[in-house]
Amino acid sequence: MTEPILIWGAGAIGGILGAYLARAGHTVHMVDIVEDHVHVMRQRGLAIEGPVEAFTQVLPSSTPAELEGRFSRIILAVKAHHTEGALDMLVPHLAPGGFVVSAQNGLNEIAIAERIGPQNTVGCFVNYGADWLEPGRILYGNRAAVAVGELDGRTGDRTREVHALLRVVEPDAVLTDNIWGYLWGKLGYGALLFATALTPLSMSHAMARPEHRPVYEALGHEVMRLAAAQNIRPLGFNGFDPDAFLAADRAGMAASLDAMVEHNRHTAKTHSGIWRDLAVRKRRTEVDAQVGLLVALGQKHGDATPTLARMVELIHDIEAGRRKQSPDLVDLMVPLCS
Ligand SMILES: NC(=O)C1=CN([C@@H]2O[C@H](COP(=O)(O)OP(=O)(O)OC[C@H]3O[C@@H](n4cnc5c(N)ncnc54)[C@H](OP(=O)(O)O)[C@@H]3O)[C@@H](O)[C@H]2O)C=CC1
Ligand SMILES: CC(C)(CO)C(=O)C(=O)O
Repeated sequence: MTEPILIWGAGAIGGILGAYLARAGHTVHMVDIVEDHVHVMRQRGLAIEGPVEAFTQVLPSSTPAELEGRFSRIILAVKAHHTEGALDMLVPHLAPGGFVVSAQNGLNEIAIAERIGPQNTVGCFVNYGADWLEPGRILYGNRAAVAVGELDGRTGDRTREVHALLRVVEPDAVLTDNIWGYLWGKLGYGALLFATALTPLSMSHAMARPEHRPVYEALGHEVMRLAAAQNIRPLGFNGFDPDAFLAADRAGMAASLDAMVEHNRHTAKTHSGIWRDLAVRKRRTEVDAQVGLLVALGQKHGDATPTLARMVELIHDIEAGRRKQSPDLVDLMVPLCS
């Protein structure tokens, strides 16, 4: 049993973390802005569904306005574009000397460290698949890679403690000295997921389309080139091979795409969170916080990222209702990728 753990953002990722940790006997408190979800979690319990495991866990839960007290261990699991807003609410609840772990996609650790200091920020990478279905119900679609590490790469007591907590959820979670490598690897993989979300197809069907392979290759290559410009050594996981994309090695990229197709064939979460935001939740995606950030970084380095930039425009078009999800949108990117 560790000190109480506050989970800020109790959706797909945070909900699974909270339910598993509480079931294992840890003291967990959930915070979410969705009032109905908070009520169900604390009364009837949070139902984890799907092929990995099914159970229901009652969880102490609050909206941000209801929350009292300070916590030494906080896991942040809101969408990347909600990070700043969540930090406004969260910071008053961080105990002196406490830390925040970012269980998110993107480079949120930078914004968190700017607000609370790098010494109070722990890096984390998550790739398991989950969907928030409705208040009190989360689909756990598949197990996948998870890693934790200090921003400066030095392993200490607290990263060992967070690693032990993550292993309650994902027994193969890794304690790494290169958390930025995982986060950049996920930015590369994430760019491919954004392209799949331009279409109504599942992740595996979209990535398998031979005519769209040049687009996935170009996206992965542009992100890995930026990682190199940032002196990052990206790491692979669940089929994503950063070296193949950096080298634009055709055979390597084909093998990596095949491996990602295979990985995503074995999940009950058939579509990405990005697709879900567009097709089901009808709301903004994390495109600016993830891909837009990369395009801006490319401009800073004088390294053009035409495929990423076009994809941001197309995702914006879908968000604004100017276009509908269709494989035709990936066709529009093919001429950029010869
Ligand atoms: N789902 C997945 O399979 C994976 C997701 N990720 C990443 O994990 C992160 C979390 O994603 P995910 O769990 O899917 O997202 P969800 O939308 O399922 O969960 C986020 C929850 O946080 C709530 N929220 C938003 N703002 C605040 C706030 N200020 N304070 C408290 N709660 C807030 C949201 O409410 P509302 O819905 O009203 O905004 C929502 O209930 C993202 O960066 C995502 O890319 C990474 C790997 C896999
Ligand atoms: C699909 C997944 C789970 C990565 O495997 C993801 O990160 C997302 O939904 O955005």
